[in-house]
Amino acid sequence: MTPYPPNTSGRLRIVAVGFHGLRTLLEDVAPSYAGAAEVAVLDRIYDDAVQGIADLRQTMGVDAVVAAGSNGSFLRDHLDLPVVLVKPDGFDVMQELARAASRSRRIALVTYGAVPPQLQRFNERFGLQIEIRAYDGEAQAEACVDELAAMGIETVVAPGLVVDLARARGMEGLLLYSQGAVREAMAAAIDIARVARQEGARREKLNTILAQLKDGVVAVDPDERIETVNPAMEAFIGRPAEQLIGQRLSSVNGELSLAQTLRTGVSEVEQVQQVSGRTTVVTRLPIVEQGRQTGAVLVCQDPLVIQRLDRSLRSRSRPPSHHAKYGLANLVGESEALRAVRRRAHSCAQSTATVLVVGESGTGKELLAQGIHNASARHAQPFVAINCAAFPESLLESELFGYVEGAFTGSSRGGKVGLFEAAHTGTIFLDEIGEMPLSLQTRLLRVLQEREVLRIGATVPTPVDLRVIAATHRDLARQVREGAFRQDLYYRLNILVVRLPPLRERHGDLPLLARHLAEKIALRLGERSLADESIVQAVVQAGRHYAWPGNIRELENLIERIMVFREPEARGRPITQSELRDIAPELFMQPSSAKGGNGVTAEEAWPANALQPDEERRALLAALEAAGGNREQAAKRLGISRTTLWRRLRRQSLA
Ligand SMILES: Nc1ncnc2c1ncn2[C@@H]1O[C@H](COP(=O)(O)OP(=O)(O)OP(=O)(O)O)[C@@H](O)[C@H]1O
Repeated sequence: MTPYPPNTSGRLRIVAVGFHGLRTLLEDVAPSYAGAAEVAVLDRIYDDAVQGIADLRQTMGVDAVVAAGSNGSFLRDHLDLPVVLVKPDGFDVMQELARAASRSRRIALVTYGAVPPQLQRFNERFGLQIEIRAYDGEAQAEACVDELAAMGIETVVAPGLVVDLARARGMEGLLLYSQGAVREAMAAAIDIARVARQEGARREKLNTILAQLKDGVVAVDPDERIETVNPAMEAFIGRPAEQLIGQRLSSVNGELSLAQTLRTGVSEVEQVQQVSGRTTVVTRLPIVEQGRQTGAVLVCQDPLVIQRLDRSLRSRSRPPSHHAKYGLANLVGESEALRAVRRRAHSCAQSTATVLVVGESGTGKELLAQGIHNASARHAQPFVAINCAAFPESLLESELFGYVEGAFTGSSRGGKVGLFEAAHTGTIFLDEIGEMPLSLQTRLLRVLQEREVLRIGATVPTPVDLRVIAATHRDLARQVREGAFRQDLYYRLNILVVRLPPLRERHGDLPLLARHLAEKIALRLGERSLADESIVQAVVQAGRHYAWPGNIRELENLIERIMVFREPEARGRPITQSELRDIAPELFMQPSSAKGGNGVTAEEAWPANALQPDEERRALLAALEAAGGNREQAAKRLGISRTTLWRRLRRQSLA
């Protein structure tokens, strides 16, 4: 059906449709309504009438239609306008029958639709010799008139169509409708038009308001067919209103469906939801008029505006450093194992599912996580990393979840934004997830399932939109079996798994890595000449038979140690074997038992596991002292990561 502009201004306009007898009647009556409405009389039938009304709608606008009989029913079915039918009342019928009886003896009464039973009874009760017939279409009307003619009927009282047919066959035709019936229909049409106008004006006002909103709004009828849609929602759906009005919302976009709201009548306010791959806040409300549910409305807050607001609110308390420095291209290595890792990482970047990175310490798990984040659609959003092994339980909880003001003694004023919230719209990297205490695993599971965070001390959760990348050097499945890791959390994390091979499984990458790291360290130390190719060659040569328990971090530390510890006068000359042996004796030791596996990392097994507890304690204290209490330096001295240092300090009750 062609959409027409709503008729909201000027006088009310009524089209009265009728031909011959009815037309004359309509024309007689129309002028008396001139004060209330402009009435156009249209002498057309069926499709012709529909077309005529369509033309009038384009030129002058039409509020309501008056018609009668089969033509009226046809128009009701084919127009999206109110159509008021002229209905003969009992008095009309009697009056016309009396008129007919005064002219001839053989009379017939033909009605549109079924014969009213009371008419039939009236005819029988008073012994009137009136033939009563009904028709509901043009063909039937012709057949009926033919039959009456054959029966010798002289006068036919009927609607306009039959009156014309009767007259064409030489019978007398009297129109069934009286002026009274036409007036009644006209008055009803004017009333309906007035209400429709008010309704239209209200709707127009509402649409003007809706058009100003940045939020998308769509309202549906009880059948979930779209009745109203504002420009923001048109843009969100990506289709103009003309294509949407009348469509079922669920079939336009299933994610916006209001079917459940219509079914249950329950409101859902400000739900964070993915719609067409975008995170948005959606409110669904039933529309209730005078206690009756007449539809439902969906408000979809402009995700960009929300995000901007949200980000500016959250970023006030967010340290500015949450970003990922490295891309997947920084993951150096051309071994087949590493290429496969890069391929997998690219696939992970395309998805928003949780990623689990498994690998020994120092194999580049964080580097990979940063790479996935930077290759994903979230690359412009924060990347927040936290090492779950590096904090005692209570501290880890407040770091991750944040707290509200006054949540506990000593909590800061204004509360604290946790890292989950700080990572909102971006990625959170949970390193050493296997070390997370069970109580926090439960809370993390809730975050993953509900996508909302409950700050410590808070009662209302905060919705978050996060991509989680977790990493571990542990065998999580084994931890699950041992009861140290929640099984349900394990399944939630174990969706996209990327395993980083240890360096000893890809010795072929040593030259590329050593060269890359030498350049990186030299740059950091501010002396490019330190990136001596002879150091690279020597390390590669000696490192081929070495197990590299600390993996790439160990390689990096070792190269830095060589660069820093070489005697100044030796620099500029190729490094000798004895120099290397002095500075990096481990490269020349017999292959140790440190092959990793058994769920214990190579790094953990070496070298401290070879030490007695008191020896380990002494070594830790000595390293800390030599490093002036600087844990990073101390870890480097020991050739272990800061996390491992932390773990061991805790084991020795030194932290
Ligand atoms: N393939 C690689 N190419 C270049 N540098 C790498 C690569 N893998 C790791 N590195 C470097 O090695 C160091 C350790 O990497 P990273 O911190 O990502 O390891 P990790 O597995 O997360 O360690 P941990 O489990 O101890 O936290 C970093 O300086 C990183 O830049």
